[in-house]
Amino acid sequence: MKPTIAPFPAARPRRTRRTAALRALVRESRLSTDDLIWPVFVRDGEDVEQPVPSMPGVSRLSIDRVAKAAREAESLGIPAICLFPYTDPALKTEDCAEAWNPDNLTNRAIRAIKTAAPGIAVMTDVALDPYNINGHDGYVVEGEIVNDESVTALVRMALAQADAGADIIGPSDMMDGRIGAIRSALESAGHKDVAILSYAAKYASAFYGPFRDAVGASGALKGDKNTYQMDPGNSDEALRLVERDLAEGADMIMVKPGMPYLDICRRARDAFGVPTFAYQVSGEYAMLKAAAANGWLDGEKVMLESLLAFKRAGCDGVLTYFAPEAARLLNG
Ligand SMILES: NCc1[nH]cc(CCC(=O)O)c1CC(=O)O
Repeated sequence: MKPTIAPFPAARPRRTRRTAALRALVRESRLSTDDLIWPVFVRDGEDVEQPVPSMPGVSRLSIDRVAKAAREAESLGIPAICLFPYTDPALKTEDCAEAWNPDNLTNRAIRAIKTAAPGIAVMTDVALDPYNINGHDGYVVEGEIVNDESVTALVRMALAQADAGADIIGPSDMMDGRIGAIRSALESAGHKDVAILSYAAKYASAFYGPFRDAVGASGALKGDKNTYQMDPGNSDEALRLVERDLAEGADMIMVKPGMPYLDICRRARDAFGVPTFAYQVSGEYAMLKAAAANGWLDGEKVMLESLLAFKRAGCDGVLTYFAPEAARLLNG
């Protein structure tokens, strides 16, 4: 679309900015509670709420507290909650078998949420890092993160989550071929209606630091994730990966991190027009919270502005640790 504008003074763009009412009339993008997916950290225990130091306002919650949080999210109008487990280090192994244990933290939390808040969609993460003794998203064999063996494990993990009642499976591992493998396994297992939100364009980013603390993977991680997550310098590659994941059966796609990658959100939305999400990751949350805590930024305003930016960039929604806080403001 070619912008049309009359010459000054016929055109005075300030006319439509003059009052709040006029600005509301011409606003192109809007943030609503419908746009929010809330990532939460699950830990064992009962009635436990353990703060994550690098993410002020975020805690690891025991399953009973997660269920309560889901009920609260549902009443705030948040459509989906996404689960990340903080796994007991004693359960981390080389073969990551805890990842497909039907009674692992994530799977128990799914069932608890389905009972407590049946209206909210439950999304899960598919990657081996919370269960892996070396902190990687795939198996490590002689120093290499091996692809195909990892996909086999990821499929088992996804099936266990679907069995537990997950509505949306979110593969965040960046192995090749995992979307197709998960999709056909779900289909064969009778889970034809379980959706896949693929972390299609996930970058090897330093903005994940606080998250790795939250799930207890920082200490375990040896090396970096550069051989499977994307190079931050690439943009065309993101489009190829989105196209591939859609062709393999993803229903929705994600760009991650969020704020530094809004150009990728826009390109993906324009190229494919499919449900597109961004993940405003832990480091982005930590930055805004830290600046607000110091009085350097207005916390509420930057939160809402940053979330609106995802909508403007073409996203249908955003995974954000701000979800309940933002929803409370949006509900006024
Ligand atoms: N595969 C695990 C995973 N799933 C979501 C995040 C990051 C989320 C965040 O930083 O908020 C990560 C971390 C990583 O890839 O190391």
